[in-house]
Amino acid sequence: MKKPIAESRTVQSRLVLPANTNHIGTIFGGNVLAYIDEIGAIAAMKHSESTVVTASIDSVNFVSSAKTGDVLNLEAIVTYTGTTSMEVYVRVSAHNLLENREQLTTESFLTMVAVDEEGHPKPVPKVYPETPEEIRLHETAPARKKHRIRKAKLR
Ligand SMILES: CC(=O)SCCNC(=O)CCNC(=O)[C@H](O)C(C)(C)COP(=O)(O)OP(=O)(O)OC[C@H]1O[C@@H](n2cnc3c(N)ncnc32)[C@H](O)[C@@H]1OP(=O)(O)O
Repeated sequence: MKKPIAESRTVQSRLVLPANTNHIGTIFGGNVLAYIDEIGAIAAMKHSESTVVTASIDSVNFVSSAKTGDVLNLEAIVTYTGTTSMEVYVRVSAHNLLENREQLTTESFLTMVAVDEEGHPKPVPKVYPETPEEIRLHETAPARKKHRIRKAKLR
């Protein structure tokens, strides 16, 4: 079975509240990581119609901060599938609604693995790209997967 990348597309918005921020009013990185993990899991569950676990999160660079009152917009898609694993691309931006300014906060690639009731990996449907951006992400995924596996083996 094959499914288009678009079917896994998941979008979430979250208001940055004082409880999510540090003493200078910017969001804690750990909170953003938790949001990335959650939306990544939802996109992977949509694609696989299965329970999933996070196998890895690639390095996350925060290129700009999100402040109290900003809206964090998150978007996730499954970009590539192996046998049991799915690569998920997540993009996060901070939107200042009062000034109508939106800035990229971070991008990340996660690997989610579909698992059965015993937690054993199980096969997922293949994913295919349709738009130029999806094709770029899909075609570059095998190189990222290779790099990830090599890094995991170094431990
Ligand atoms: C501790 C926590 O709570 S962390 C947060 C939640 N995450 C978890 O609990 C996951 C804990 N880890 C696990 O359950 C297992 O290690 C699993 C399910 C991820 C992998 O199980 P394994 O028995 O190693 O399975 P296996 O070696 O067959 O790998 C399964 C797939 O995962 C991929 N994979 C395994 N480890 C990694 C990794 N570190 N990074 C990227 N992909 C990985 C493999 O390449 C394979 O993909 P493919 O089937 O598409 O080729």
